[in-house]
This record gives sequence, C-alpha cells and structure tokens, in this order.
Amino acid sequence: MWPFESSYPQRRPSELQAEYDYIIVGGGTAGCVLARRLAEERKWSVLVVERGDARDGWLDKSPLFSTYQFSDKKHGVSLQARMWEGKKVEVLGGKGLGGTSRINGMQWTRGVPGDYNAWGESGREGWSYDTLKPYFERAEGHWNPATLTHYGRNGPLQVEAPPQEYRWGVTREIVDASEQMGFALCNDVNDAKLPSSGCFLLHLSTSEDNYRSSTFRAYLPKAFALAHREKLHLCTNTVTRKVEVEKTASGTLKATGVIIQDAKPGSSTRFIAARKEVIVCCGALTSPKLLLLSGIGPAKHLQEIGIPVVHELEGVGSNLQDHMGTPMSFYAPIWDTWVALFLKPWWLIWQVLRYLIFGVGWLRDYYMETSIYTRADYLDENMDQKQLTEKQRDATLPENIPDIEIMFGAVCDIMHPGYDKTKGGYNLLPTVLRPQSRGTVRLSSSDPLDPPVVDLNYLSAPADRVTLRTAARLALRLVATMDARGYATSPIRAPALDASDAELDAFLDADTQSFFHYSSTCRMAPRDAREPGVVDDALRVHGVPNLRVCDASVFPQIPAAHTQAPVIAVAERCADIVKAAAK
Ligand SMILES: Cc1cc2nc3c(=O)[nH]c(=O)nc-3n(C[C@H](O)[C@H](O)[C@H](O)COP(=O)(O)OP(=O)(O)OC[C@H]3O[C@@H](n4cnc5c(N)ncnc54)[C@H](O)[C@@H]3O)c2cc1C
Repeated sequence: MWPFESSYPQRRPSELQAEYDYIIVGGGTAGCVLARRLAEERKWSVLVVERGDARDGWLDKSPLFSTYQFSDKKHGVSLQARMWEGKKVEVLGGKGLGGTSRINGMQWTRGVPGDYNAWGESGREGWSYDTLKPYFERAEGHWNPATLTHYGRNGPLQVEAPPQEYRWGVTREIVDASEQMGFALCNDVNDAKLPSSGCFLLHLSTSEDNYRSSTFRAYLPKAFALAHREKLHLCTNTVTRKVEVEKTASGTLKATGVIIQDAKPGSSTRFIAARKEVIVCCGALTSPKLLLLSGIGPAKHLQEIGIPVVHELEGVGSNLQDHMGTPMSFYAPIWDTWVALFLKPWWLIWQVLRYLIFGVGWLRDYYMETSIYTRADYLDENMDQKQLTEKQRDATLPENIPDIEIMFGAVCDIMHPGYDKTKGGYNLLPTVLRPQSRGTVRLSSSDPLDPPVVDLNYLSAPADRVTLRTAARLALRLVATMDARGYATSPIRAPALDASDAELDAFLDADTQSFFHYSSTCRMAPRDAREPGVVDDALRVHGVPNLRVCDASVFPQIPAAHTQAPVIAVAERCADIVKAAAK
C-alpha cells in the first residue's frame, strides 16, 4: 500500500545483463504479447527494449483522453508521409509499453475469415482462419454481454460490445438509413457466421473497470511485471539502433544481439547479446527501418545511404499497404452527437464528474459505434446493397472480403471555418479496404534517430481511385437517405451527391488521409515472390533463422479490418512458434 507500493519495474540500459535468451525490440502492441507469453514460461531470460515509457496515469488509460487525437500526444510519434506527388499527410505510431494499442481508437475487429483464408490460399501455412481463431480467443477477455459465445472469455485483453441503446442519436438514424439501403444491422462485427456486408456494431477493447485495454495494461500489468522481474527485464526510454548480424563458421547468418541507447540524444551505446533470438516488433513503419539500419534490405538503397550490406533482401520496406479514406462532415441536432461536449461547458463538467465518480457517460462511451462494410460489386446503381446469393453470404470465402468501409464518428471538426455552433456534427469516413497501391519505407540517413521516409503512394493503382469514388458515393447516398427520412442533416464539408467524377476527385485529392493501418512492409511470403517476402511462415527473416519479425509489418496482405486484433492474434501465434522452436 502507498507509500510502500513498488513502482513499475522498468530498467535503464546500465541496469541490464550482458546477455538474454530472447530480446524483444519494441514493447508495443505485439511486443507486450510476446513478452508476457515468453515470461510465463519462467525458464528464459527475456529483455524488452522500448523507446517510450511505462506511464499509466488516469489520462493514459481513460478511453477518450488516451486516444491520440485527444491526448497530450506524449505516447505518439508523428511524421509526414508522401501520399502522391506534391501531397503529404500525417502518419502516427504509438510509443511506450503498449505501443499503438495505448493511443488507438480501440475498435476490436478480427476481420472476416476470408481475410486469413486468403493468406492460407496464397501458401502461408498455419495462417488460415481456423488456425488463427484460437489465438484471437486466447487474447480476448470479452466481458459484456456474457451471451456471445464466439469470443474468448479468459484472455488478458478485455473487449466489450457497444451499449445496447445507441449512445448517439445520429447512430440510430444511420442504422435505419443503412437498413433501408439493404445493409442489414449486424450486432457483432466479429461473428464469422454473418455475411461480410452489412451495418455492423463495433466492439471495443475497453475494460470492466472503464479504462482502455492496451496490451500494456492487459499483458504486462504491474503485478505480472513485478512477479516476473527476475527474468523479464523491461528497458524503457531506450532506442535500439541496430541488430548485429554475423556470419557463422558454417557460413549462415546469425543475430548476435542489439545495440541500444538511452533515448536522450547523445547518450552512450551498449551491446546486449541474444543467446537464442532477437524478435523485432517495432511496427510496420519502424521494423523495416531497423532491418535496413542493420544492413538487411535492398542492396541499392543500403549503398545509397552508406550502410554495409549484411544480407540482401529486396522486400524489406516494400509492399507498404494502408487503409486510406476521405472524411466528410455533416450537421446534425446538437444532442445527437458528441460535439455537445465541446459546445456546452456545463455538460462537459457534468460528464467529467460522471466518469470520475461512476465510470460512466460520454467520456466512457466511444464516438464510433458502427461501420458499414461491403463490396463495390454488391452495390446497385442507387448504391443500395443488392440481394446477396447464398455463396456471397459466406464470409469464409476470400472472394467475399469487403473492399469498402464507411466508418462513422459522432463528432466532427468544430473549428471548421463558418461552423454553426448551435448544431452538432458527425463524420462519415469512406475507406478503401483492399488497396492495390503499394508504398515503401526507406531510410533518410544512417542515423537511427532520424525518421524514415514513408511513401504511401496512395491511388497509384487506378483501381483504388475507382473504389474510393464508389465508397464516397455510398456515404453521400446514406446521408441523402437520412435526409429523405426527415432527419435534420446538411453538409459541413462534403461533395454534392450528384458530383461528377472530376468534382469528386477534387474533393478526394484535397481531403484523403491515412487511417493508420500500415502493414506488410516485412511481408510473410517467399523472398522471390512477385511482391517479395521478408519472413517465412514462422516469421523468421529469410536467411537469418534466429531473427524474427512480429507486428503489422508481417501481414501477407492487409486485412479488411482495423489492425490491432490481427496484430495481437499474430503475436499470440508467434509466441507458440517461438516456444515450439526452443524445445
Ligand atoms: C491513431 C491510431 C488509431 C488507430 N485505431 C485503431 C482502432 O481503433 N482499432 C484497431 O484495430 N487498430 C487501430 N489502429 C491500428 C493499430 O492500433 C495498429 O495496427 C497496431 O496497434 C500496431 O501494432 P504493432 O505491434 O505493429 O506496432 P506498435 O504497437 O506501434 O508497436 C511498435 C513499438 O515499437 C517501439 N519502437 C519502435 N522503434 C523502436 C526502436 N528502435 N527501439 C525501441 N522501441 C522501438 C514503439 O515505441 C512501439 O511501442 C490505429 C492506429 C493509430 C495510429
């Protein structure tokens, strides 16, 4: 009990051993899962090196104020990425134990079974839905309501359904308009038996004690970290500069350890040896950066930057995929949206008090409750969903993976010029889920503290523009349907329903942005595949058997889902693979 309570057991680089069995680089979404699963065995020494901190104050865990956009921004890293010629956009990543799971939007979407069956069909052994399903379940501690049988109940990561009654009046209107357009209301986005097209209620990674359930809080809570402190060392505020890879006497390559440095610029470096493996979990924008800094990647690029080529591997930093889309904002009655919180100070005070005292209210309930998922070829000329055949209703088939999502948030930018402050507002976010465009992550210099060069290369494949236009027209038709049903809504910033392709493109070119689901930059695929792979089916870097990558960068193809649940399932499975390899 305070003041005798122990603090969270973090270490400085100077407090580390010279050698560990496993070194996990990056204590983010995937890194915390792996650390927990390896430490549970109690037989290996495990080091986690994380560039951010282990802070866990009220603001770091309250669902809303920990979300990057409403946070103090201390647990995020932001950089400007190229979208296309002459246009940049902000991309974000998490920093600190839990990584991006401590700042994200908390949507818990596994993706449809077809997503993973497509991985399986492309030859990725052990990665189809039936194999991954137990790993989703092992992660999940779904606690509300108790009637849902397809979730895990006893996993560390708490997940819940949205409230039975819609929190925001505008959600009810969107659901009703969607149903009129043929998108059936589906109570659970993660129910594999439902078709992949419909209006889905989103489940959230929030805990029974009314906080965010990041992988930090779920997998490495203080009690666990203290109980395992002898063998599990959590080195925070420390950057890994490179992985050391050497040629063995037999001519094969081996990761011998990592070079780390206190995150304060100018600090001295230290080498820490790995007895068994180094596992890189730095996220899809940073894992390829670390491999490149370590001399693993396309030879031409390494030579340009002046880094000696240790192992030529073309795929490192290629095949970058992301979900991009274009927010459109509309007015709605003020009490139907979350905007009331910002325009009515007394209401904000009341909601802060309710959350502080009872853990309920507008600070607890998230501003995104539903999404439409569908496919462009399921839509008729009015943007209504066609009658689906029995085969089209089967979400296990890769051919039925959705390629469009219309996210919905009961909030909008009230700083928009001319915003009418007597009204509320909401956003629709038409999104491309199966992009064909491919981007890259490259080094800007050989200094590990410099940000990478990220080229999202959006819309370079013409098919993506066609899908984005269709998604935008579906969103506009949805609003027109709400309007026709008598709901008081009007545009704040949106194209006209009857906009020509050129007018629509002008809007999309001005406002398109990233939805932060970067993936596939260290793709799981053969190294000589058409889109070259970096890791094999056991997530080992091709040619360096004791170096693995485990995070969103290994997805063979981006799932048509928000990416935290897929990352966590991949990390749970990776832990089993590592343990089996150690036997
Ligand atoms: C703003 C935002 C909102 C999102 N909302 C959602 C959502 O609602 N639902 C959803 O499913 N997905 C969401 N996502 C995406 C999802 O959260 C990520 O795909 C997922 O968390 C990525 O996990 P990861 O393990 O790949 O990387 P991360 O969780 O980013 O982990 C990487 C870790 O490595 C550390 N690191 C990096 N480099 C080094 C180094 N050199 N040395 C030491 N440490 C290092 C970082 O600090 C970080 O902790 C969102 C993403 C963002 C940015």
